[in-house]
Amino acid sequence: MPDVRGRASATLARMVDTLRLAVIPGDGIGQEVTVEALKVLTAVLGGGGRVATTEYDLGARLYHRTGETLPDSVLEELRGHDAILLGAVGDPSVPSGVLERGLLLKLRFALDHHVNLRPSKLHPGVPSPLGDPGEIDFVVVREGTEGPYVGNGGALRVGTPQEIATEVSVNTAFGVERVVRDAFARAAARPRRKLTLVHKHNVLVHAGHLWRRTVEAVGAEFPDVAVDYLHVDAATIFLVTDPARFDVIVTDNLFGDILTDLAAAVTGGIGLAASGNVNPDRTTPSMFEPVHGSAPDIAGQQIADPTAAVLSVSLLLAHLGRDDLAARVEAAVAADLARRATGEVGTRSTSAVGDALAAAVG
Ligand SMILES: NC(=O)C1=CN([C@@H]2O[C@H](COP(=O)(O)OP(=O)(O)OC[C@H]3O[C@@H](n4cnc5c(N)ncnc54)[C@H](O)[C@@H]3O)[C@@H](O)[C@H]2O)C=CC1
Ligand SMILES: CC(C)CC(=O)C(=O)O
Ligand SMILES: [Mg+2]
Repeated sequence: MPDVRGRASATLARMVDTLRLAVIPGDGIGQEVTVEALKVLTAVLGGGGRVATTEYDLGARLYHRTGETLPDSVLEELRGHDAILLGAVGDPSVPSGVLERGLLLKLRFALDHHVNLRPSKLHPGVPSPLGDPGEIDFVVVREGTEGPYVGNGGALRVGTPQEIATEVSVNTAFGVERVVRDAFARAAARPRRKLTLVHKHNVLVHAGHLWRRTVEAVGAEFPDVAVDYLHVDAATIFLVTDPARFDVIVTDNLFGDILTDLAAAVTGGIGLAASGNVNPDRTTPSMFEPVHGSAPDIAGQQIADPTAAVLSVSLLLAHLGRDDLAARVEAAVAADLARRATGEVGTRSTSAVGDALAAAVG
């Protein structure tokens, strides 16, 4: 049994001194938004001396140079950090899936990031395509190490009319229980204390029933948390027609991926959506990244919104026990969004947004 408490308090002690942060800017706008997130992190920590960053050039460039996506030696080095900040991975010059699976998912799986935390909040003044949907403030707890993303599949007779492709979703009692337990604990700590399981157990009867039984069993330990269930197709309806009904959503890897892009869209856009790939046991560094991808359509133009990356820094700080600093980052973002809403600030470059946020937290 790892000394979890010892490791957490050692990390907190180091936070007072120097945070050891691995930075993986990755591809496309990942390169641009990570710079801004680091500016804000450095400012909120009170200067460069408080964070020791090691940058890892992983992604399309390394792949083209060496054919590698995540060398074992790099993975081992990453384990020695307090946290990881990632931009985004994926590039049109690399076959689809190579970097997504070989780098991003490999990191999440190898470092046991089983809680993929994705908060969604509609900040005051931020325009939503829903008009005035009421207060939106929920968190999606997405399972991060199982489901259809494990690579359990294959293809036969590729390229022929008889081709058969499979992608089998893996759901273990161990994996489902630990993420469901984490989601209940989060729901119990929130004012509304409500948990919604999203799945598709009317069709995916094997996995779906495991999730349903697990929620029932773990829920018995959390009598103060109200439990709700939605099939994933219906959940997309309510995310648009009544998003205020959600508090904590727990769901599998694929459904959580899809729902959180939709959640981002209704709360001001993908440029504002942050995430944490968390190992709550703290036996490995957790990894924080915007929900969005590498956005090749806008990469290199300094027009990407770095706010999602900056809010991911806020999640990182909260994970490391610095709720005070996390709140400062969030407050700076909320104020910046309010200034956008009033027209006090207009269209700005990626770096100008980062500069403003860094100045606000410093
Ligand atoms: N976590 C990660 O590293 C992820 C990587 N990807 C990869 O990224 C590549 C592009 O994927 P897409 O499906 O196009 O998703 P995407 O999230 O990169 O882009 C979708 C749309 O959102 C816009 N967008 C994204 N982030 C933005 C920001 N910060 N500010 C303003 N607009 C923003 C893009 O311009 C695009 O129109 C692919 O290779 C994909 O596999 C996709 C999602 C997550
Ligand atoms: C690129 C995928 C591996 C992941 C993704 O889209 C996500 O985690 O949001
Ligand atoms: Mg996604």
